[in-house]
Amino acid sequence: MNIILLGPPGAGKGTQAQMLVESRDMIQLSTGDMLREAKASGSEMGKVVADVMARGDLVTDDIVIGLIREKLQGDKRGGFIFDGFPRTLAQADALAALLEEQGETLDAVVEMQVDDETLVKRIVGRAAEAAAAGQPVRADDNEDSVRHRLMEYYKKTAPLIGYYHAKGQLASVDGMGSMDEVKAAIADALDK
Ligand SMILES: Nc1ncnc2c1ncn2[C@@H]1O[C@H](COP(=O)(O)OP(=O)(O)O)[C@@H](O)[C@H]1O
Repeated sequence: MNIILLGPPGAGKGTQAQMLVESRDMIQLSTGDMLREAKASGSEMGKVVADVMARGDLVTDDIVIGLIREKLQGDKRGGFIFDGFPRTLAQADALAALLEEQGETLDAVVEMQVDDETLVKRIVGRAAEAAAAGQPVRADDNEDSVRHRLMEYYKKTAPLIGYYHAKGQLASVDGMGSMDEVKAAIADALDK
């Protein structure tokens, strides 16, 4: 089974993806994690994306599509969880083409719904906790960048909700509950 976790920054996509990795042996493909790895490695691409990410802007479609393309080859285990990808309609079309090339299908798109102010509080709060514990803080987890990421989400990514709804692939879940409640809601949606 191959699925997309769709939702605004701070919705809990990464947390739920990890739970699906454990419960269903799926493979998490987070473009955000891949880009942060590229940045940490000091590669040319990492240098190009660093400022873009810190501002909360989207990286170009070509870069993220290239990252995903590389990961779709090889062992597919329990299937892929696309986390933070696609984020634009062009990325959605590219994903459809890449899956088709691999003889794979997209089985569900799970949209996680969370209030805006809760998102901002979660991310800014998480950054403050990390800082207090002496842990590294993401360069884009300050309030300005978070609000900008949210705006980018509404402008460029939220249109995918209508797109997948029209294709009959969308399942929306309430992302405001506890981790386990959200996990159960996603399991319900996937088992339908
Ligand atoms: N699919 C994508 N397309 C364009 N940019 C992306 C994509 N995925 C990640 N990014 C970049 O990485 C940043 C962090 O993404 P991510 O880790 O998914 O965090 P969040 O969902 O909390 O905003 C984004 O703000 C953007 O700059």
